[in-house]
Amino acid sequence: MEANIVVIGTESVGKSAMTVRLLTRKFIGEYGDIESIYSQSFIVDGREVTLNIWDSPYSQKLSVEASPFHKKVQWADGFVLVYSICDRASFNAVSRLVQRIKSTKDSLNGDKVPIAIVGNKRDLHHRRTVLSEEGRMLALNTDSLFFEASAAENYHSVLSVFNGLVDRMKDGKLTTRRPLRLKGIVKTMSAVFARRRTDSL
Ligand SMILES: Nc1nc2c(ncn2[C@@H]2O[C@H](COP(=O)(O)OP(=O)(O)OP(=O)(O)O)[C@@H](O)[C@H]2O)c(=O)[nH]1
Repeated sequence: MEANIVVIGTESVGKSAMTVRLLTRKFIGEYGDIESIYSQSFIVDGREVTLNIWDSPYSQKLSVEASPFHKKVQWADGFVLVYSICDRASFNAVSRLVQRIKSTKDSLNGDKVPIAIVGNKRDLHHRRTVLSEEGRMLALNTDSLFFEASAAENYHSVLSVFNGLVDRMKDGKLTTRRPLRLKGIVKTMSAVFARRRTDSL
């Protein structure tokens, strides 16, 4: 099975940290302005699953046809919507995003698109401004999965997010292999580390 996943949310919520954590098991602290699609295979329940993960910035222009947002929505088989539990505005943005994705994608496909809503930075609970219940309610009302995670603290909380999403996608029609149409922006994580090394010189 091959699946395209878009990781999206406002600035600094930890999209890159979550993506890098999933792919390398590492937390490297600072990520710069990375926008990339990463491809990696995992074994899930004895089956090979290739995930193409697009770590993408938040765009205000949610309603414009042919915008980057629409391109992502068309490309994606599933979404990871990330906010920070310490950032109320990032949660509000995810509330808007989930509605917009559902109305765009479900009308394109006639299907329900798998979505995971993630409250990241769970380790910063002393600075929490968004209650777990609020995230859970949003997920319940939009038929999405809900997780709280900490990319900084552990790999497992991040793995659970992608595992949950893959489980949902398996119920869908992802049996055919589709080519990655956005040629030239597929990178490997070694590129990220290479860039960091260059930056620090
Ligand atoms: N304490 C804590 N810090 C985190 C966590 N995840 C990310 N960070 C930090 O938050 C900052 C932003 O992380 P990024 O992964 O760059 O966030 P992003 O959403 O990709 O940000 P943009 O690329 O600006 O859109 C960095 O300083 C990370 O080290 C987490 O789970 N806990």
